[in-house]
Amino acid sequence: MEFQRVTLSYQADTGETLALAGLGFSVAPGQSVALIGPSGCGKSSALHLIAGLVRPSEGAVLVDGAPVARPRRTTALIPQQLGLFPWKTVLQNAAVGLSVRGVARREAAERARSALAEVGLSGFEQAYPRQLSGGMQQRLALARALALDVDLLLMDEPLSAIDALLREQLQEQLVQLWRKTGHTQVMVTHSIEEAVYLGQRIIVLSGRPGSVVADIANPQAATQEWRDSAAFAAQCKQVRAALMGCGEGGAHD
Ligand SMILES: Nc1ncnc2c1ncn2[C@@H]1O[C@H](COP(=O)(O)OP(=O)(O)OP(=O)(O)O)[C@@H](O)[C@H]1O
Repeated sequence: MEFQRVTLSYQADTGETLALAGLGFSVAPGQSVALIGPSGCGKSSALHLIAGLVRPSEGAVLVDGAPVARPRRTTALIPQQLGLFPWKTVLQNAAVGLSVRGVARREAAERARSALAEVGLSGFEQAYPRQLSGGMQQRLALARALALDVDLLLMDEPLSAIDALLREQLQEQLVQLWRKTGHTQVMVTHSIEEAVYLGQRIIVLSGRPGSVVADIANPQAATQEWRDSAAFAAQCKQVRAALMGCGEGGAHD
């Protein structure tokens, strides 16, 4: 996955907004990358570009060496608001992406059931999203993505609405799933700790228009020992310093 000097500007009645300017970085197959930066710097826009939901104004976004012209079958995006349908059951929600991709109903239901089991939601198939806790809803959104058997998983602040302890458990679960499936993942987060725990690389964007201000190698990511080590705290400090440098005074964690 690669951004080549990507500029993105949105045209609206109120005028033009330059969201990204000259964004450039690449992600190797199977890598887990965290994207962090000040609010409004274009992080979600970057995910939407990779997902093929918007096109760059200038430059190119490549996946598997080819420009992304439309949504790929094997890319999944978990959006900030999760995108669950309140009128559909948990099972139907988990199968939505498969139905859209034309998978037969019975196979879709089977794959959705197995993805729900992966995230610990077996037994809730016939419930509705409103009957689930925030953390369970996040896991449902993850199951929907996993059911697609993707090679590229994009997550836009997937654990933002979750309390600290559960958040750590879900981070753990994300790590296990990532290790098991071997997909490439790009995750937007506002949490420095989350970025340092999950991202083998942490890409820090400048304030709007977003461009890369730091690309921090974090090879020990995604292990429990890492979270508890002194080096982890030092790495958080480095990311915080990079964020402060780009005007993110209200850094989290
Ligand atoms: N569809 C759109 N039309 C017009 N402007 C948009 C659109 N989507 C995003 N923007 C603008 O582009 C800029 C970047 O938005 P984006 O949501 O990508 O930032 P972000 O870094 O994800 O923000 P946050 O961290 O607050 O979620 C913002 O100024 C936003 O108002």
